[in-house]
Amino acid sequence: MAAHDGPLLSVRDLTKRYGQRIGCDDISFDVWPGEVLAIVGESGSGKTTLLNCISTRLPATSGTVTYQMRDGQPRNLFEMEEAERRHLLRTDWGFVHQNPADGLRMTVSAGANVGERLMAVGNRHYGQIRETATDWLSRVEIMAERIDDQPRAFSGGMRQRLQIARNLVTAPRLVFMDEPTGGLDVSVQARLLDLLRGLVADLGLAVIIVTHDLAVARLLSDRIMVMKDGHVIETGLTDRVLDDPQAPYTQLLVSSILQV
Ligand SMILES: Nc1ncnc2c1ncn2[C@@H]1O[C@H](COP(=O)(O)OP(=O)(O)OP(=O)(O)O)[C@@H](O)[C@H]1O
Repeated sequence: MAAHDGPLLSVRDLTKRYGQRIGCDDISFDVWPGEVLAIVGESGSGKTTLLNCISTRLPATSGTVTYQMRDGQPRNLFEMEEAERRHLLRTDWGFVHQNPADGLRMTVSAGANVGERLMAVGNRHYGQIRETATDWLSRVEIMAERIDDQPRAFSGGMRQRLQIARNLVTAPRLVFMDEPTGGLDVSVQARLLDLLRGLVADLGLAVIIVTHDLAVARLLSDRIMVMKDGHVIETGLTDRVLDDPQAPYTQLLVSSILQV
C-alpha cells in the first residue's frame, strides 16, 4: 500500500547551533516503519539535541524533517501548524522521558494518566476508557488495584512503566525515548528493557531511542547511529556496529563499555 512505501521519518541536513556551539551538525537519516534506531554516544555528543529537534520540541537551525502521516502523505514537520504538531505528539507519536515526572501528570491517578491520551484521540466513553486503561496497566505489569493511585505514590520503575503505558495506549507509530532506563537500578532496568522489547515487537513500533548505554542499544535496536561532537561517526545494523565497529571512535566506545 502506498501509505507504507516510504520511510516513516526522513531527516535531512539537520543542524542545531546554540550560538557558536554546535548541538548537532548536518545529520541525515531515515527511519522505516517498525524500525528501532538507537542514537548512541558520550555525554555532550548531541543525542538529546537531535532527538528534541526531530520531535519538534526544539527549533532546528537548518534542515528538514519529513514525516509520513497516517494518510500516507509526507509532511515537513517544521512547516506544520503548532496545533497540528501538538496533535501528532499526543496521538501518533510517543515521547518517553528519562525522568517519568516529565512525561506524567503526577497529581492525577494512574488511570487518568493513561485515559487522558485516549481522550485526545476522541474516546469519550468513561467505561471503555477505564477498561482500556486497566488493560494497559496490566500490560506494563501494574496491578489493576493501583489504577486510582497517583504516580507520586509509585516506585521509579512503576512510574516509568506507567509513562510507557500512557504513551503506547493510542497505538502511536513512532516513539521517541530519551534514556528510558537511565535513572533506574540495574535489576529494574533489566525488567523494563525486557518489557519494552516485548511491547515494541508486539506493536510493530518505530522507535528512536537515545542512550549512552550500548547494552540497551544492543537489546532494543535494529540499527545504531554513533555520534560524537554533534556529528554522526558511524551508522549500521546494531550487531554489525557493535561486533565489528569500523570507525576508530566506535571501536574505542565499544571496547571501553562492552568489555566485561
Ligand atoms: N540549551 C543549551 N544551550 C547551550 N548549549 C547546549 C544546550 N543544550 C545542549 N548544549 C550543548 O550542545 C552539545 C550537545 O548536547 P546534548 O545535550 O545534545 O548531548 P547529549 O549527547 O544528549 O548529552 P547527555 O547524554 O549528557 O544528555 C553540548 O556541547 C552541549 O553543551
